Amino acid sequence: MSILQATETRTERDAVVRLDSVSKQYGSGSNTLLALDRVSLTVAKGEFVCLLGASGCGKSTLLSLVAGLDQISGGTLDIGGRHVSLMFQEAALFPWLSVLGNVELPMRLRGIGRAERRQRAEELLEVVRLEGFGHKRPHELSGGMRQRVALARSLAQNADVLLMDEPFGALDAMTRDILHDELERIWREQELTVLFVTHNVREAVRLGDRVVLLSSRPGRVIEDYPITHERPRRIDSPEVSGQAAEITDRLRAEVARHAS
Ligand SMILES: Nc1ncnc2c1ncn2[C@@H]1O[C@H](COP(=O)(O)OP(=O)(O)OP(=O)(O)O)[C@@H](O)[C@H]1O
Repeated sequence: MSILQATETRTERDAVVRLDSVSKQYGSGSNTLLALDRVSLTVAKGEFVCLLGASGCGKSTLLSLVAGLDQISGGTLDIGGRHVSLMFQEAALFPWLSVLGNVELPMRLRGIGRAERRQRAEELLEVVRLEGFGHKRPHELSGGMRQRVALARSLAQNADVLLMDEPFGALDAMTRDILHDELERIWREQELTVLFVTHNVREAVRLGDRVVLLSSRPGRVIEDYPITHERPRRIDSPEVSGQAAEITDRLRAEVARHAS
């Protein structure tokens, strides 16, 4: 059995997210827009999968379908009743709540008692290295710190799958680099399953077990790259740069094909 076949078999067996020929169409009649075209994708338990593609190819659409925020138009999507949490480029914290209040919110909504949720929120602030900041308000924090709070709030949902839509896209390179290290550590320690959308090819190769490349609209899976370089990876290492260059060439060819 080849390595690729072995990987596919494992992915199928441990799948927590399975899309089979999923299409998504917006609008109707002459206003119809096909955003996703028969996308098949499986994410195994504990896997970190990055989604890459040209602007408008349907990456966010795919996440919102997996999150159950929108309906598929065709195919099948199966997450086996698992819980997902979604994190965006903007931390979207409630400004009138403290950091602790923001992290506690998902637990409050689930009816978890005050003492238990406070204890858990404090633990999560340690996980994202924000201990001591619990009583600050979001506006008192840097952008990177706000994303750490958003990550703690996502973890507070006890979700089986973390969906991340360009979570570090608005941060400077140094802060992003540090958050890559933190996310990788948390992913390992908490045995998370992550589906991560980005425009940044190096970021995808830095973080992913696999990088899935979507075509220009309508989005279809055109490549699924296994990333096997040893972790932790550095975003500026020759291995990451080399594979990112290969994927960038493929992406460029796809964008050019679409434009011509
Ligand atoms: N609610 C909606 N109604 C109509 N069209 C939509 C809707 N949401 C997205 N689209 C369209 O679907 C296509 C895919 O959009 P989507 O935001 O998923 O792409 P994306 O790959 O995430 O883009 P970007 O990389 O620029 O964030 C786009 O052409 C977009 O205009």
